[in-house]
Amino acid sequence: MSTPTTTQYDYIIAGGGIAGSVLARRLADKYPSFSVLLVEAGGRPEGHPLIGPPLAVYDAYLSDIDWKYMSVPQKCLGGKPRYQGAAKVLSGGSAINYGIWSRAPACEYDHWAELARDESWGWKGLLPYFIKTETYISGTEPLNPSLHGTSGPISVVGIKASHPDRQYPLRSATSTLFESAGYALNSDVSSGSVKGYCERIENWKNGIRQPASVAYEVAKCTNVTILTSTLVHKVLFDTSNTRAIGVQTSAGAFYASKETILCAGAYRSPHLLLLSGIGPASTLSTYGIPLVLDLPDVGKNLHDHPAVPLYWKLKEQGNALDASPDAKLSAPPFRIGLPGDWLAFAHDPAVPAIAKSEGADEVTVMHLSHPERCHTEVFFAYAPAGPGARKFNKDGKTITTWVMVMSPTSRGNVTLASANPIANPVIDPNYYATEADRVALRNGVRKILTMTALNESIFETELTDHAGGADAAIDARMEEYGGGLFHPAGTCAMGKVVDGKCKVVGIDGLRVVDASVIPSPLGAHYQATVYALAEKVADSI
Ligand SMILES: Cc1cc2nc3c(=O)[nH]c(=O)nc-3n(C[C@H](O)[C@H](O)[C@H](O)COP(=O)(O)OP(=O)(O)OC[C@H]3O[C@@H](n4cnc5c(N)ncnc54)[C@H](O)[C@@H]3O)c2cc1C
Repeated sequence: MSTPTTTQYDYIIAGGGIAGSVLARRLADKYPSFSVLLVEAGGRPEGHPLIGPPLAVYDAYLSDIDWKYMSVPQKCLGGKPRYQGAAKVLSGGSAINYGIWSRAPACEYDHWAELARDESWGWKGLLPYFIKTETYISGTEPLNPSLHGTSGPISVVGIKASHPDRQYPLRSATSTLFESAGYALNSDVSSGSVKGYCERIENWKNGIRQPASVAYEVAKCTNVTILTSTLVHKVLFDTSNTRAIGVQTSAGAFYASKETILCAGAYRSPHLLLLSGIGPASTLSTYGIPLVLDLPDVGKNLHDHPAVPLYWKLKEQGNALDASPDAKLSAPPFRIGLPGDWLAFAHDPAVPAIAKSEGADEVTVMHLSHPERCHTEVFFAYAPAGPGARKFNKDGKTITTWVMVMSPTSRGNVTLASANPIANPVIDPNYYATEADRVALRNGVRKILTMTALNESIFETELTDHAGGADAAIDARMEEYGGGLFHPAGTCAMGKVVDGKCKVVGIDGLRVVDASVIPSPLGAHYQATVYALAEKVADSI
């Protein structure tokens, strides 16, 4: 932590996650004579034992670098709450995530642009920022410079190009399974068309994590002061309550002459707005928070990708991760990323039809029907992963298959538990609440069941108690193991809470820049999009 020598800055950034780190670096470079204060609730990532080697990710859950959130009881998951992973450390999600690097279909960014009423958020507008973020290592394949970057701060690489000896024993068998299930090989899933199966792209650099603040070298910027282990309590306003002038934090008040920018993530940016008096008037009055601006959509529209793991016992030893140090997958080439080869995306025509029958509006149905829209992602992890990881051993014979709904129509919300800024927000993802989500997930699981049945020489048995592909059995698996895969977004939606420049509607000098502004679900894991989003906003400030 740097020790602040003043309480006055040009820009204050609340939250030093992915978006906060990118903005701090870009603003510092763009305006060398301006000062930036970056305030982060967690500590520094450098030297932390869980931030570095990929396989340490499994131990980051509920550790000292996690906010340890639990959702409210989920009414469509047997009334049980769900763990909501979220990083509490400088660099945010980039310090604890799985390193999957993916972009959504172009049509989904174009839908975002429509909701934002700003065409620059479409695929064409975002692509230069995807490119700016990355240094793409293509190995022996030719690199397409119209899609990939060669000089960005984040190094990204596919499994095959990551190491010549990283040949997972199931690589070709799982590729055959995807083909037999009707997925065609997609040679570049970053192209704006994700349908089919493709090699997983990761952002481990030579097998080491790249936390955003480290990759963007924020600490080297002489005009950035980084204040860690400091909780932002609320935004401060001028006497007219129309302009943000800084933040109140656990270390005192700090003032921004130009802008205050919230980058606290999809759970905590709406929480900060509410604590500051911006949100639904009725909620604020319940907690006795003086109203600054009645903005009913703050905290609404929480979307996340519901997902379910299925656990499998394999016939052959050595095809999956084994805890023993001399096991096959313990060799160095297999320690440079997480065990797996492919991601597979599919369009499911049943989903828009069901969404329509449930009353989804015409525009939503039209976008769900877009032929490039993918409703499910399916992948294999050659290890026990997710909620069952502690139940099923890393014995070299246990793997996980995942199905994730990429176009959920269920929406949840984030709200206050108390006016005390130390209290965690109340999180209700409302998983699995629509039939459209249930149909997408069930159809995805049935595909997995067909694929595993197709290859009896690999799979011995499913380990979960709920066998078979009937709706009830799939729902029972979802109730026991399902939840989200840590992609919350939408709670300060662009077009409703912020405008196309991420400025909070109706307040001067205040922006929100993080996953919370993504207005509708994207068929991607979100980190690449959040990097591009922050790069794009930094360009416009
Ligand atoms: C376990 C896990 C695995 C994931 N795996 C992947 C993956 O493989 N691929 C992928 O693309 N995405 C993945 N994600 C999602 C991805 O990391 C997030 O979408 C991304 O980090 C969101 O960026 P952000 O800037 O919006 O928020 P974050 O990166 O979460 O940053 C928010 C920051 O604000 C800080 N903060 C919050 N409130 C306050 C406050 N009041 N005062 C001060 N600081 C505050 C937090 O501590 C945090 O550092 C994963 C996420 C998790 C949790």
